[in-house]
Amino acid sequence: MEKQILIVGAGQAACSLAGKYRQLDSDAVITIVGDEEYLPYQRPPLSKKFVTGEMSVESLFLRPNAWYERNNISLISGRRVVHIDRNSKQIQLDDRRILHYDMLALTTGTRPRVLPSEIGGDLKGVYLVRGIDDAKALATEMTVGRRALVIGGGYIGLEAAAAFRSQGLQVRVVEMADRILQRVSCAETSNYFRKLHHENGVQIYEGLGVERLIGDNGRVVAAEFSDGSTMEVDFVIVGVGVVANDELACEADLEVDQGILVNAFGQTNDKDIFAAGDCTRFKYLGHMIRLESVQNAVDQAESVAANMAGVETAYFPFPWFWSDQFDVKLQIAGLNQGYTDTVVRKGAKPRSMSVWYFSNGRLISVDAINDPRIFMIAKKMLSSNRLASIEQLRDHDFDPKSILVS
Ligand SMILES: Cc1cc2nc3c(=O)[nH]c(=O)nc-3n(C[C@H](O)[C@H](O)[C@H](O)COP(=O)(O)OP(=O)(O)OC[C@H]3O[C@@H](n4cnc5c(N)ncnc54)[C@H](O)[C@@H]3O)c2cc1C
Repeated sequence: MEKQILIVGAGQAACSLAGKYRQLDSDAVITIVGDEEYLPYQRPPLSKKFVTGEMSVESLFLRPNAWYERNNISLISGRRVVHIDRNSKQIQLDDRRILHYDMLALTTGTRPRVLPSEIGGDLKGVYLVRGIDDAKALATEMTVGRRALVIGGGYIGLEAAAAFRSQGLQVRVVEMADRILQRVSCAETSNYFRKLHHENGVQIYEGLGVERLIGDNGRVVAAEFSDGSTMEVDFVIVGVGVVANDELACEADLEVDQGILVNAFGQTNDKDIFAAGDCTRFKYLGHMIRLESVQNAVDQAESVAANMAGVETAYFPFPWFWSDQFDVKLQIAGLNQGYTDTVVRKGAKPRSMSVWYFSNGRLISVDAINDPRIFMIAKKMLSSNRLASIEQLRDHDFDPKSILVS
């Protein structure tokens, strides 16, 4: 009998896992079950070029339908997995179908945090940006002059703000923390993006919370803030973080803690159940982390596929990420968690710069703003462990590339 490989969740990680597994085992029966109606797709453009109408739904698909057929990968779309029975090695779908597995992979991703209905989170005109349907609904608001309120000054909120402002809407961003991007970057990077948004006409309010959204006939018309002020709005975009889809794993008695806990091989506490992508939490340089990025979804999924196929492959991430806002590209190499020092360097081109993050004297991460060359150098440094020092980087005549060629 061929081995039955089941993958729950049909996103970025599922697609990579299935493809890699097929390369290693041509006989296994591979099935992906996903609750969305679309072929597995890339999410990053949803808050960028898709919402502005510059990309079609089809161009988001990671692989065309023919790829699944050619690789003999069955895709069950629009169906939710509601139960895992670890004793009988079966999963149950929301249409009561039962599927057997020899090995199971959970790639269930995350979902956005929602605003509670008591403060108006369920009013019409309040949008999230997670899936194609969310972005399609949001795109219906793209009319010049309309007033958008973005709640949350993280990457997704700021990208959506830039996308709507670039199409001529009035955009305000409200961030409860002292500064935008506080959770993910240092003050210099926040300052750069605050200035960029101001120059492009986005108003940013920091250190301000939303008390409630005010509705009229069930549709949002205004927002009230923690300082007692109010603002009239036509629609609201909520970008206040995500939570891992780990309930299915939890109910099956797998270990979860703000994500499905996996070891370096992507294995849960059940040797036949693996997990990959946004839904996982694992140890990285002494910290427990959950990475929400394409890099992690792809690389961890490929390592999990190898482990499921019996080729032992530990996953050690080399994180990288990007964000596009107006005409600026931020590229991040490494993770700045726990940084103690930063060095800011001007780039060679106007409006380019880089921020180098150190933890106790050791380089851990770099924000490269409009500077792809520095991003590539930083990625190579971090992955080859040939690291520039604080002193070297403080010297503006020092070329970081010299570290890699010496
Ligand atoms: C708007 C937006 C912009 C982004 N921009 C960037 C960026 O610029 N750069 C970057 O690196 N990353 C970006 N990301 C993050 C990146 O898209 C994710 O890290 C990546 O999609 C994670 O892949 P995944 O397979 O783990 O999860 P997902 O792609 O989310 O796939 C999980 C799938 O599982 C399904 N599912 C969950 N539970 C079940 C169940 N019980 N049964 C069946 N199906 C289930 C979900 O509905 C979903 O379709 C962005 C994300 C968003 C939303």
